[in-house]
Amino acid sequence: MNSHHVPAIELRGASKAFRTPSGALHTAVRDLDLVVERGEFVAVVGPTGCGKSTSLTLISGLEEPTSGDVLVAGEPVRGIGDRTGFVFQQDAVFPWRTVLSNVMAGPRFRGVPKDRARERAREWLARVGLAAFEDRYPHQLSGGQRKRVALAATFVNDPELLLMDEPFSALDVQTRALMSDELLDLWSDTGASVVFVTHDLEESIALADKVVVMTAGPATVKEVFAIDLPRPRRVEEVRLEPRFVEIYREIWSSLGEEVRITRERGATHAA
Ligand SMILES: Nc1ncnc2c1ncn2[C@@H]1O[C@H](COP(=O)(O)OP(=O)(O)OP(=O)(O)O)[C@@H](O)[C@H]1O
Repeated sequence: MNSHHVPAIELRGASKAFRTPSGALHTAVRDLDLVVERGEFVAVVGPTGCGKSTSLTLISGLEEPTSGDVLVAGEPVRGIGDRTGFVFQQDAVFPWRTVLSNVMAGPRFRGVPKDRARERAREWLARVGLAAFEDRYPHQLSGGQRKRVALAATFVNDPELLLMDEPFSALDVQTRALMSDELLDLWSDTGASVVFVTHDLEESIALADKVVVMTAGPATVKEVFAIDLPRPRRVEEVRLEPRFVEIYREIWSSLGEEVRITRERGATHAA
């Protein structure tokens, strides 16, 4: 088998239906085709509630598709793999553990000896600028610092796949831009394949190699846009470039239509 041509992630006609409390079937994702190449940064945008998180859940192996295939490194995904890292909107940190202990937790869980785990955790804390904070507890940190802990705790495990669901949406605008830059720096050194779900079109263009626009729910891929902005990028700078604005307009004309459809449906349902 030629493993060089196996994408990191591939969804083929993947659909997911949930049983609602009233017993009806609700299709969240339908006939989803998506390829994420190794080392690629893919952002997924779509109207609220369309099925973005569900798509991520399928890739993570937390849920199985109702039909179709979800392949990771060419194999059907089964459960959460050891090489998959997650960053969500909520900080996935243990509140009762110090910063250092939080970042050591993943390597320890994976059987890394304590001294080595501590050393690796310290390296990553230094990289995210939190070396002086290793003895603090999460509640003694700002939102941005907690997010840095979450990033360090994820990257310390050397993930091949990084699944991110609106990781920065709870942060203020400036912190968000800083965190995006930091994420790009960390990612560019690791070669991880990233799927980054966001509501924010600007954020998606600034970060990604490819932006996937989802339809109004049930989600399927509407269009995929290659982002030809050079790297390295600084998000506050790149968004001022004429090419950025051009790409933004192009994608918004696709995404905006789905957002309108979703809004109109909401208005009808509320009526
Ligand atoms: N476990 C579940 N059981 C039943 N319905 C679900 C379940 N998970 C999600 N859904 C429904 O599937 C649809 C898609 O949800 P999902 O969270 O994937 O959307 P989203 O695009 O990520 O939303 P948002 O942009 O608001 O975060 C929604 O209508 C949601 O109510």
